[in-house]
Amino acid sequence: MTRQLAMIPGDGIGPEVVAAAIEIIEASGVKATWTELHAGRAAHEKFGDPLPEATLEGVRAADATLKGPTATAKGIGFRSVNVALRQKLVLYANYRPAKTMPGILSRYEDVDLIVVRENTEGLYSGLEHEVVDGVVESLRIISRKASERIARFAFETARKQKRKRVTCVHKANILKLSDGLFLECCGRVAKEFPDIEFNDSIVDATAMQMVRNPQEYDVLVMENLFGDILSDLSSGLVGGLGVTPSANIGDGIAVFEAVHGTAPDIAGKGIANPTALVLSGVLMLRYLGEEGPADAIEQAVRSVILAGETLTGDLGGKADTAQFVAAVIGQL
Ligand SMILES: NC(=O)C1=CN([C@@H]2O[C@H](COP(=O)(O)OP(=O)(O)OC[C@H]3O[C@@H](n4cnc5c(N)ncnc54)[C@H](O)[C@@H]3O)[C@@H](O)[C@H]2O)C=CC1
Ligand SMILES: O=C(O)CCC(=O)C(=O)O
Ligand SMILES: [Mg+2]
Repeated sequence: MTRQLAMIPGDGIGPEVVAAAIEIIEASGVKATWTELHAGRAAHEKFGDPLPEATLEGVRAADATLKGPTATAKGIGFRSVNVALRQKLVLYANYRPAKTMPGILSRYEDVDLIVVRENTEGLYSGLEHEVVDGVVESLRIISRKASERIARFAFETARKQKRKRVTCVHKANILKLSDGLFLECCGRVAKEFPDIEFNDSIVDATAMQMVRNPQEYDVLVMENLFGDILSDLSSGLVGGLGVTPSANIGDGIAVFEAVHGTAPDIAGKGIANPTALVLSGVLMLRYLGEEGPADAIEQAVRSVILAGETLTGDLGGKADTAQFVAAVIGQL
């Protein structure tokens, strides 16, 4: 079957890592047509809109979309394209697994956890205003509907992947109403999954405990900002942003991208590590039911990393993106 896939090159290292991932996916034998869609700073400069309507339509029409990172300026400028894309297309679940990969020097062994991040509300609702001069207010929206929906996604993921435990990460001791509701919703959904253990953990202590003893965690579910922070943290546990994939999942619609951003410090140099986006591509192939090519690509990436001869700079090697891609394709 020929898959109708979309791709968004994005900004910074985006076009480099997207091209690398597509080359590897094509080499795996998957039959696909790719439609190029535009988003981010590049789209803003070209079309006057960082997230054109045609891009939203293209993502809706595709079987799945592979997306490069898109830039969002600090303070001034347009709103995050990522946040807008996730909200407009109701990509409510952000799935970010972090698993130790043999061959990558990291401080930890045997980490295998999944951050499930609520992707549509929380502090990313974009509801900010100046109350009076010098005082601004950002609204942190937590709804029963979105909280139960993400909790159910976390438990279903745990069940599908034969995981033992879901941990709700929150700050319900301080944010009594909002995180109180989130925790209550997770607890209610947990009752539908008696085969999966459920517990909860306060976010600051969780951050400390993830650094001290990350092996203790299995599936973690949390609201948007906590998930943004702890997913970068968890990527740091297993080798960094260059190797951690991510998926934005809605009902019948999905966008696959890395946890990392546009990496302006290394953009255009051809040295970015494409592993994170390649592994996001693996998640995309599994989502499409293309288990064979997904397994083959994952195995090829693991072999190249274990061999350690063609690693990119972030992993302590000297290879550039093209050399890494050639090594992976050589293993396929
Ligand atoms: N999903 C997305 O589109 C995301 C976009 N961003 C955007 O990216 C821009 C830059 O954000 P930063 O906070 O600097 O985070 P970043 O993730 O782009 O970079 C942080 C550090 O990690 C390194 N890094 C990231 N990806 C790498 C890769 N594939 N290979 C090697 N090294 C890599 C960078 O060189 C940098 O030193 C911002 O405009 C931000 O809004 C940030 C996160 C996600
Ligand atoms: O939209 C952005 O600029 C940042 C997004 C982000 O940090 C993430 O997806 O984890
Ligand atoms: Mg982030």
